[in-house]
Amino acid sequence: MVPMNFFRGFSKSFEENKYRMSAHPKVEVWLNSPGSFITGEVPDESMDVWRDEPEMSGQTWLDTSEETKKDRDMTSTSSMSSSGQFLQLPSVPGPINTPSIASFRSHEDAGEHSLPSFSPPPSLRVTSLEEQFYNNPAFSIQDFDKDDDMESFDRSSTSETHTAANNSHGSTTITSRHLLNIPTLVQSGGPRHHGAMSVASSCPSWGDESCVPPPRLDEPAGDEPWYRLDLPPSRLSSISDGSVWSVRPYLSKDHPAFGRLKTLFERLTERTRQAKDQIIQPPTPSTSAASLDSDNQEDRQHLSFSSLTKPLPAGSQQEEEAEPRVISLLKWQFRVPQIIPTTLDPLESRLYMTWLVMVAAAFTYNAWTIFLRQSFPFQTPTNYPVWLFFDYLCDLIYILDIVVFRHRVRFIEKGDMVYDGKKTRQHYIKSRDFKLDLASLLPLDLLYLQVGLNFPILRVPRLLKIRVFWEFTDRAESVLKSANIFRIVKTTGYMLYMIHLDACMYYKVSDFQGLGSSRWVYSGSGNSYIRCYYWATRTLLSIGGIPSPTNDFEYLIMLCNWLLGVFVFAMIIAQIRDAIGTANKAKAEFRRRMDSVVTYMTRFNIPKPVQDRVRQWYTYTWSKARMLDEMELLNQLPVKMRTDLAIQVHMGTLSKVKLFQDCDRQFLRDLVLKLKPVLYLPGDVVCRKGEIGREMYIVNEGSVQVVGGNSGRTVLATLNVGSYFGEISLLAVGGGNRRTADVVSPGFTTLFVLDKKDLSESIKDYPQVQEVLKHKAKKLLKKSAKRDAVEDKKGTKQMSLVQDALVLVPNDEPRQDTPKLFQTVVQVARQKGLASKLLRYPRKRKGKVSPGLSKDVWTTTSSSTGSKSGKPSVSPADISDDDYSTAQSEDDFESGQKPDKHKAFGHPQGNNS
Ligand SMILES: Nc1ncnc2c1ncn2[C@@H]1O[C@@H]2COP(=O)(O)O[C@H]2[C@H]1O
Repeated sequence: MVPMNFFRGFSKSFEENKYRMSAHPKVEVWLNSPGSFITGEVPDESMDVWRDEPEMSGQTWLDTSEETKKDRDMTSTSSMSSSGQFLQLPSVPGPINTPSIASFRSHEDAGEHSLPSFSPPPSLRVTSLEEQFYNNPAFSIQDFDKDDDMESFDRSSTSETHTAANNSHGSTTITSRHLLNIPTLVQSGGPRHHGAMSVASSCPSWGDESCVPPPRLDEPAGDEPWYRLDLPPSRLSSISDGSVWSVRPYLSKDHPAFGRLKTLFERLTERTRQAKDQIIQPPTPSTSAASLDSDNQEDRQHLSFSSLTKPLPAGSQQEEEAEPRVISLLKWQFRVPQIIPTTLDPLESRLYMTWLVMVAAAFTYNAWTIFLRQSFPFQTPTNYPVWLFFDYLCDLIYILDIVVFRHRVRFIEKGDMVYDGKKTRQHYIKSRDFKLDLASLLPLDLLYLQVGLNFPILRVPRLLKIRVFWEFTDRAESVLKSANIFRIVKTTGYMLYMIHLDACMYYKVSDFQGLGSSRWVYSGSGNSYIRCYYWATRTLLSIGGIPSPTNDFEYLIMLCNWLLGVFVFAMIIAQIRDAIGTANKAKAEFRRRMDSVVTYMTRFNIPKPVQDRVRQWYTYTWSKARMLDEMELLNQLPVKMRTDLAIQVHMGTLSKVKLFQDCDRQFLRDLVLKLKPVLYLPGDVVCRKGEIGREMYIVNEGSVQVVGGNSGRTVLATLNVGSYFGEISLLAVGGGNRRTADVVSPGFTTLFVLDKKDLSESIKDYPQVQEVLKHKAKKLLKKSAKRDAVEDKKGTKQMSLVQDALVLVPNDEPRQDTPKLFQTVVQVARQKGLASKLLRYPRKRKGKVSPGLSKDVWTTTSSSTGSKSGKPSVSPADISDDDYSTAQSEDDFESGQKPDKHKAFGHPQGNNS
């Protein structure tokens, strides 16, 4: 018998124009995850109800009204406990988008139907809904007819045999054929005319994953107590066939498990995303360290599978984070607020770096004041408290360094960074650093009680912390932008400190001998520190002009001073020179290269315009990047690092390339190292119509113009950053591999050049990129064919004289003798005199003919040789790939040099101009 509340729920839905149920025994599908699917069958009578429904759309509305829900919950629980008839099916390992979990209820109207709607194998029964819900994320099947519990039980136990014996008569089978490992419930009832049908047979695309969209459970809007379930169309077909007659979520939004499920779902999604990212891009030590910098162990736990599966009491996450963590060190227990992560990355953590600054400051204070106060009479009873305050403040920093920070520093063990707080603690305690740190805190100053406060030298063990000071300077050098300046400051600091020590020593010796007792010692006049510092500077820097020693002791002191000065200061000054030299190294290198190119051009009489352009290239490249050869720099790094750097630098452009927008990161990583940045100067021709296409280009900076039309000078398109071109000939879309248009750079433009081999390597695994490329290429081709047709029709297509004059083709024909008249003219021109001047004048003025042009190799296509269409008279097919080239501008024409294709950064082999 079907519980009353069950009917109430559905009759309400009927009133609200939702799908309603008839009260027949049938299977009700309960969803226990977003997007479960539905199978089942109904007898004929209930089918009528479905058939009467005008719209059987792909969206099935689920009744979750409060009333119904309450009723259902009550019913569920009571029926569970009383009947205990559940079929628990195997757990579904959960791919996130897997339509996974469903709970089936079968109802039976004893009056009208006595067919056993479902017979669960006894082995799969569990005792309560709660149990099945918490124990098994899969789905369960429940006989809901509690009045017939025993009967159903009996039926179900016998139905297995029945199934085997006569499958066509109301038996239930469970198949596990589905691609998603979800056992499919197929309940075959009576003959088809009784309304029974198999879902598997009614769903043509069953098992076809590609046609199964990820299901989704939308939250109800406003007060609407319904959930919308988007079902895969393949499954919906089964609904429209009437094989399933009821769908309702097994969790309402108020159910505590709903929130939990949602959280679990979100975490799984996030975890999968992160796992995918990691697979695609294994973290470099630096990046992983960076990402984990602020993380602690708890953060990582969030990603662990166990944390995803264990139940989460409300607000537990916040509690975990806010909870103070107890650490123990040397049997002391400290409750440190969670602001300090369990472990710190020595290379990346800002907190650690800040702390290093503090420890370095404490060390510097000790290093300067201990000897100062011990030598000079600067510590007096009136300022004792001040000195002692700073002393113990520094001691406190030292203590905190040991107790809070040092033992958290991550270290590398067998190549892996250790993140485990316990391990880092053990590692620190066993290390020499720990012993030195303890020694630096040796409380010798307790002896003050015995000897008085005038012995700050008792604090000398504090200088054992120098190791941390050095760590600070190293880190600062690698982190700071102006590392050179820091290096110079550091070296100067060392020098000043040496002089400081010498000054302290000089005052002490003078005091020991008696101030002003000889010419050599400090006289006692003026500021003692300044006077002594002055003396120490002159001595150590070997400036001289200091009074001669008067006794052996003073001679000994002077000897040591000079030796110290020679060695130590020689080293320090060398360091300063290096630091300053390094700061200028790049600039010096730029000058050296530019000078050598200029020397080369002068030696080979390169025309001035070409020289100017080369200079322009050097200057512009240097001013842009402060380097000439980006590739040279990157090539020093391992591939992984190189890729990371290149991605950082070029990702901005690549992300603008629509072509690559749907591609995954790995594709871009593969691609980025293959892109060669090439600078084009104003007026440079990137590619010329008719050339063989060997590269494709992406505009990285600036813009290019696609030029064509009647005159060959009409700007057909301007391509800006992120645009690409040159794909038509590269992919041979039109059947040929020749450029279809001229592309020129109107200003300074940086293009990424991708050569044919690299492009095909990159896109071979990305059919969508190939498709887009081909599609766009075809579109452009069509456009240009249309344009050509219009122009041909008008008969206006004429070859541009300018273009004609510029296009050069190799002259394979046997060389003809120079005409005699021309030879005579040339001879006259070579001679000095008025005639030669007159002959030279126009040429010089126009600067059109280069004396270096070898007419053996190049010849221009005259207007008479040009075709009507404006193409070179020699068809592209006639021109072999290797010997064909074009002079890209008048300058090339003048220079007569075969222009190089590209002028990459650092490889200014040639210029398209
Ligand atoms: N009308 C146009 N608009 C934009 N780009 C074009 C147009 N015509 C040609 N191109 C591009 O210019 C390139 C010239 O070389 P390709 O023929 O290899 O490929 C061509 C296209 O990528």
